[in-house]
Amino acid sequence: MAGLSDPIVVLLMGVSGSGKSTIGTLLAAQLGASYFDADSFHSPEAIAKMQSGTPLDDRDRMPWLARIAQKIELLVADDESGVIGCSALKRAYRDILFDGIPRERVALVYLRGSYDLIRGRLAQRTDHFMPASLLESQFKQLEEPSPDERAIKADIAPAPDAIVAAILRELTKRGAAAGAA
Ligand SMILES: Nc1ncnc2c1ncn2[C@@H]1O[C@H](COP(=O)(O)OP(=O)(O)OP(=O)(O)O)[C@@H](O)[C@H]1O
Ligand SMILES: O=C(O)[C@H](O)[C@@H](O)[C@H](O)[C@H](O)CO
Repeated sequence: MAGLSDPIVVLLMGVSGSGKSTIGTLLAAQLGASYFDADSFHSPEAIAKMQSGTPLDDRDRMPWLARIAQKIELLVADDESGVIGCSALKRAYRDILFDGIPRERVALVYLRGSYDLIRGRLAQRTDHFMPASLLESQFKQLEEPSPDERAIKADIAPAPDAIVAAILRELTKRGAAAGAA
């Protein structure tokens, strides 16, 4: 029977400060999997650019997305589960990340929250290179998942444990549905 016992790679997407690392770390622990943060795939130049208050553009992001896509491909090839936290703001980026991967091996989770909520959280965060001033450009570039991407949409207002539980419920439902198919 297919279910959460089957390996799955979860891509957690959302703007800076939406909770990718917070939720991703907890979710990975629940799945007995590792968490990989897209921030650790950036070049030093890209980090310096964001740090200086300039948003990345498509050209900056392409090699970064290629490195993350390669990571996803390796996890799938090794039959391993994993959770990847990556802003993946645009549809074209998500298509790159999932290119050639059987759809049943990956799940897309969209961490959804308002500008005001996230802005407030970022104002409290002091240990990160990403300046809160870039949040506006993140929202401008954000393309929410379309229905055909079958994203699990998670409201980020509740406490982290509740968000993780909601995501796990959805993943379990899908696993069970895939098993019954
Ligand atoms: N559900 C939540 N409730 C309260 N605070 C939260 C919640 N989720 C995340 N936070 C806090 O919000 C801030 C941003 O979260 P986090 O760093 O996980 O986001 P991120 O999407 O990984 O950000 P980035 O893309 O910039 O790395 C952190 O200070 C975190 O502790
Ligand atoms: O696509 C992007 O602009 C980047 O991925 C940013 O979103 C940051 O890496 C991250 O979200 C901040 O830590």
